[in-house]
Amino acid sequence: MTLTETLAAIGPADEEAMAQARALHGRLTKPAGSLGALEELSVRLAGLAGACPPPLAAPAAVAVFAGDHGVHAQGVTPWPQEVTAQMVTNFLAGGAVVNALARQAGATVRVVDVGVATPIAVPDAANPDAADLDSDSGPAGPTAAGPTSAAGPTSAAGPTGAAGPTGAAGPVAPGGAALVSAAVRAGTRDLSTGPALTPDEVLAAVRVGVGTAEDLIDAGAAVLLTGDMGIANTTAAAALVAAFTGAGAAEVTGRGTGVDDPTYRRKVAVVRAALDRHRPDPGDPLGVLAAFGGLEHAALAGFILAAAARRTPVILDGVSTVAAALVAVALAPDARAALVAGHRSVEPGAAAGLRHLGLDPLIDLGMRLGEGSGALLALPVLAAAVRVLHEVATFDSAGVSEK
Ligand SMILES: Cc1cc2ncn([C@H]3O[C@H](COP(=O)(O)O)[C@@H](O)[C@H]3O)c2cc1C
Ligand SMILES: O=C(O)c1cccnc1
Repeated sequence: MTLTETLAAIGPADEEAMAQARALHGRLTKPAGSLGALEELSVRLAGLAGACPPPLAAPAAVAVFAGDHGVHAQGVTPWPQEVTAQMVTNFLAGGAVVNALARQAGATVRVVDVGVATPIAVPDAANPDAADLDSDSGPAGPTAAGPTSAAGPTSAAGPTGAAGPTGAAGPVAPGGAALVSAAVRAGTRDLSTGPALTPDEVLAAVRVGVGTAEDLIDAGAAVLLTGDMGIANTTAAAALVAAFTGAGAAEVTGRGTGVDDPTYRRKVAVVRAALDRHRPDPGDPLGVLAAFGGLEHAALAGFILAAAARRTPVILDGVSTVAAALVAVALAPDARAALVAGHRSVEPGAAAGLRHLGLDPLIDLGMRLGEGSGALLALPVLAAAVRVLHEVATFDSAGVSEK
């Protein structure tokens, strides 16, 4: 769908299904309210699906959108820009945190290059002996063979053709991820010296995200998870969060990968100067994206919107995915019904963004990575919330006396 069609397809939560889920919780063999936040989550998911119980949360698919940032030139992170491409290679080989956590959670991983600035080395395809590995050695597992694997024909056909250069899904190493090459440009421009993206580039990247979500859902995914990779992207994310929440630069700028004090001060100054320069209008979400980028934030916004349009839950991860959710909800307020806050990142912009969205994170482990790591840890919690509505007996059916 185009962005306009996607926005038009996003509707409000189904109040009737939510009422049914609340009533069902009252009849299950447990004291009312005893499952705490799990109960409210299952009610929201019923409202999103328009059904009680809502569908079980499997298969699950995480999409990691990768892009680089012109603001890297301002010294806002100690890591070289090449690390973005090198980490994409690591994702493809199955060696990153997102791969380990996806194997643990039984989710597939798709990596979408929406604007990596340096060449990506694609590791060799699956070793034929790998299928024989036992589970301790890193099975081929769901990432290589699951129903939503990007190795399938759906992604080879490409969800992202409209965005221009589209690559077929790359070879999938055992336990690794599939690559879709859909770079809109080789990184953004420096947001501190001018707009990071043109309006056309923003739209192209949003379309990549829309197509990715549609493709994964068409291939069977019942829940989508958001991930990001882009050195310097916490600077862009902080500016996006400030633009939508109205918070000041110092409130939303964090230490990202763990920058030292001088770098942190420089980073806050860059975000403050960029806000002064661009004077972002939160009523023009695509304009805010053009001002600050990045390409992965734009694609993530499209991904979230398409999930909402297909009434599929989408689990947010860290500050970049929360920033993208702010864009999505500014474009379509009803998209909020599809959002589940996976975790509370240490990045202050993530917490500020979640507060603005009125979402409580499921997990709080002091994590600050991105890649989809926090979303993946929250996946079993979401899946459990749904399973309870499917499988727990009622007082009537189990013959348990009520008070
Ligand atoms: C090895 C490595 C792996 C990562 N995985 C996610 N990020 C995270 O850190 C980056 C943002 O932090 P900053 O704005 O401080 O550069 C993003 O790429 C994000 O996904 C990583 C960063 C590094 C260095
Ligand atoms: O939580 C995050 O999203 C995060 C934190 C630090 C670096 N990159 C991402």
